[in-house]
Formats: sequence, structure tokens, C-alpha cells
Amino acid sequence: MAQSLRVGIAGLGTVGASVVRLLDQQKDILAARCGRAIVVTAVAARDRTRDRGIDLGGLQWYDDPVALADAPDIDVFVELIGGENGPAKKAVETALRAGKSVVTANKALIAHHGEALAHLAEERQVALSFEASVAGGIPVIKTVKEGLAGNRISRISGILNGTCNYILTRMEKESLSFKKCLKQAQVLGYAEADPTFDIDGYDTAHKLTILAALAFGVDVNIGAVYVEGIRSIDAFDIRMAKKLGYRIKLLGVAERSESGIEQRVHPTMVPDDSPIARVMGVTNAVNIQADAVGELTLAGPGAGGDATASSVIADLADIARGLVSPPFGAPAASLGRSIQEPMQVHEGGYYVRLTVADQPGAAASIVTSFADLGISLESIIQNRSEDAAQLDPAGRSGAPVPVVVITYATTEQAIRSAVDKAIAEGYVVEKPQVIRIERE
Ligand SMILES: NC(=O)C1=CN([C@@H]2O[C@H](COP(=O)(O)OP(=O)(O)OC[C@H]3O[C@@H](n4cnc5c(N)ncnc54)[C@H](O)[C@@H]3O)[C@@H](O)[C@H]2O)C=CC1
Ligand SMILES: N[C@@H](CC=O)C(=O)O
Ligand code: NA
Repeated sequence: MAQSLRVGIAGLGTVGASVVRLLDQQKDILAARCGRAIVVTAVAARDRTRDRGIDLGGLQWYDDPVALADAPDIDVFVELIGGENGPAKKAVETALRAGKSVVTANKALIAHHGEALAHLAEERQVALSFEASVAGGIPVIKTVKEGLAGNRISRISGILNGTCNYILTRMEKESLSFKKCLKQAQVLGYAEADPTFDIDGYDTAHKLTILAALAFGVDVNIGAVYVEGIRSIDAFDIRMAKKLGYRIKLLGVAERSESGIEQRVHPTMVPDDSPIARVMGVTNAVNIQADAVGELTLAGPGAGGDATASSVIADLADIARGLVSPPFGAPAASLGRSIQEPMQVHEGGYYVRLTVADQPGAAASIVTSFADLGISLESIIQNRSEDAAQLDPAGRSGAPVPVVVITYATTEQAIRSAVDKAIAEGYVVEKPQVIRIERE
């Protein structure tokens, strides 16, 4: 059998520990498939004493991941530390400069520095692989880069953050608080070290921009993504969505338009009988629309140690087989500038919740504000329903009342103007809630 592939792993947290354990557990199957063994020979981690439930005996230990990245006795450097800059970036650059292939699960790093790192990898003719960085265990990067190489992709969208989908699912199904669900996602190892990346939508944006670069052959441009997270979604919106026949999901959507590429991340109401609405818990789903294959949907675990390790190991297997290709499919120098569609031109339906003082004329002023902007309303819900009563259980007269407006397709610009106009009328007493609706 050919020489073993010697792997150095930096970061032995949720994903790193799973990679070490799974590489050992699957060593025979991997050796048979790759024609050579894949062996962890060295690690870099901060705490030598922590019990990670894995056998680290006999491995060389580095305190500094950059020193590991430069070590002459590893062939591949695996970065599982995380973070856009700091030691992760320095170590990955060091490994690539030293002519070593790199595998990483770090979407923040790739979304911010992917192009520069791809140039470096291509110059040195080594691999820079990041299957684990998007949708955890789903082999979506391989699918787009290899499986769909003969397609022109028009749209790629989906649920790309396990933590947010887990939170929204448990809030809906078990009426748990946002805070409690987030805490549980952290305990299960789904959330980022700083979970604001999850709940404020940036993690989804990182993943989306990586997919957009692969799908459309454009630069990795995180600045081009419109981002909103799920922090403002509350139990009332979840219940209203259900009543109206929708479910709320955090979606990432990258789509070609006539004038550019739209990249957006925001909570979205989807029909509750649609396939995307049925994706629950930590599961992610990616829908791809392409000219030859038509439509394709991949679903599977989007986070968690073993599921993510599965993708890291798939990248290592490719490297063990000697497969090296440009990190973004096309050579980095050929990636075109993406022309970002401004969010204001986005068209679709909207859910708008305006909490107003319970006074005569309040609801009528909202209807007028929307009508003045030419927005057609599918429905307006403003009676003192049980939902309103829950906001104000005493049912006091004059207490704030939520007025929910569902619109037919209109533009983001029109909605923003209508909401501003409604606020200017003086009845609105809380920050409005605006959720986009995807009806198909
Ligand atoms: N947890 C998940 O489900 C998924 C995580 N990822 C990504 O994988 C990467 C790792 O994530 P997790 O394992 O969840 O994080 P984690 O926080 O559990 O593990 C990171 C480890 O890196 C260590 N570390 C920090 N600085 C270091 C340094 N200078 N030298 C050596 N080790 C250092 C930390 O002590 C920690 O043990 C991140 O980029 C994350 O975004 C990607 C997909 C899924
Ligand atoms: N925090 C991320 C981990 C995987 O990428 C998520 O919840 O999806
Ligand atoms: Na993946």
C-alpha cells in the first residue's frame, strides 16, 4: 500500500475530537477506498489535560497551530479552530505556503479570505477543501463543484444554519423560549463559539456567499449579502404564521437576476406544506435550480460533531486519492466580480406586524399607508384575537394591539416606505416586524 497520508489537526473541540475519533473508527474502510491509510500524526490544542473521550496517545502535541502548520512531518493541515482571523488564518496561510494541502470547516475564514487563500493554494498546487464549512454533513460543495459542473445554476437557496432551525423548531413545537432553545443548541455542539453569528444570520451569510461563488463563478463577497437574523422572531409571529398556513425559517437565497446576483439571508415565511417547511431541527436543506438537471434538493444534518467530521474526512479522502482542483471549481483568477442587486428591488409577499395604540382610526391609517404606496393587501388581522389577548391578557381598552398585514407581491422599497408612513401617522407604538414571504 502507498505511504500513509499524515494529518495534523489544529483545534480539538466538537468537530476536531470527532474527526480524530472517526478517522480511527473508519481507518480500514478509508484505507481500502483511498488505497492508503489516513493517519493523524500531530495535533495542536490549548488544553493538554482535558478529557475529550479520544485517544491522543503517541501523537505529537503542538501548543501553537502555526508551528503545526509548518511541521515537515505532516502532509495535510486540518484547521478546526474557527474564526475569521487570528490563529486559524495564520496557520492556514502558513500550511499553504509550505506546500501542504488544507482542510477546514471554517466558513468565516473562507467567506472573508477564501479568494486570497485559493490563489495561494493554486500557486502551490495543493488542495484547499472546505466541504464541512457549508451545511455540515451535506456534501453540497462536492455536488455543486463536481456533480453539477455541466449545469448553469440559476438559484441556490435553503436552510443553512442548524442552530437557527433547531431554535425555530423547538419554539414552535414546544413553545419554549428563544433563550432556552439557544442554550440547548450550544450544549449539543451546534452553535458557533460566539452564537451571535448563528442567530444574527452571519453564519448563514458566510455559507451562502461560498455557495454563490461555487455556483455562479463569482468572487466570494460577504459584503454583497443582505443579512437579517432570527433574534426578533417571537412566539406571536410563530403562532400567526401557523394560523396563516406558513412556517418561519431562516433562509439564505442566492439568485441570478437580469442585472446581477441577489444574495440575501432573512427569516422567511414559507407555506407549511412546502418541502422546505418540513425541514426541522438541526437539519439543513439546500435547493438548487439548474438548467440541465432541473431542481435538486439535498437535506441532512447541518451541524454536530460527527456529521461535520464526515465532511472533513471526505475532503481528506480526496486528498489521499491525489485529487486536487481549484478550491472554487474555476481558477481563482477567473472568478468574476459579483454585481449585487440592492435589497430594495426585491419583490415578494410580506408579513408586517404593527403594534398600535388601541384607538379608533389606527387600523384604517395602516390600510391607507399601504394603499398609498400601491400595495395590495391579501389580509389584515386586527381584531382582538386570542393572540392580541395574550399580549394583553387583561384586555384593557387602549392597550397596544398587534395589526398584522399580509401583502401580495410588492417591492421591498414599497414596504419600507409604507411602514415609515404608518409610523408617521402616530399610532405605532413598537418597532414593526417585517417578514418576507416566499409562496413557492
Ligand atoms: N460545531 C459544528 O456543528 C460545526 C462547526 N463548524 C466549524 O468548525 C470549526 C470548529 O468548530 P467547533 O468544533 O464547533 O468549535 P469548538 O469551539 O468546539 O472547538 C474549537 C477548538 O479550538 C480550540 N482553539 C482555540 N484557539 C486555539 C489555538 N490557538 N490553538 C489550538 N486550538 C485552539 C478551542 O480550545 C476549541 O477546543 C469552526 O470554524 C466552526 O465554524 C462547521 C460546521 C459545523
Ligand atoms: N453553528 C453552525 C454550525 C455548522 O455550520 C450551525 O448551527 O449551522
Ligand atoms: Na457540507
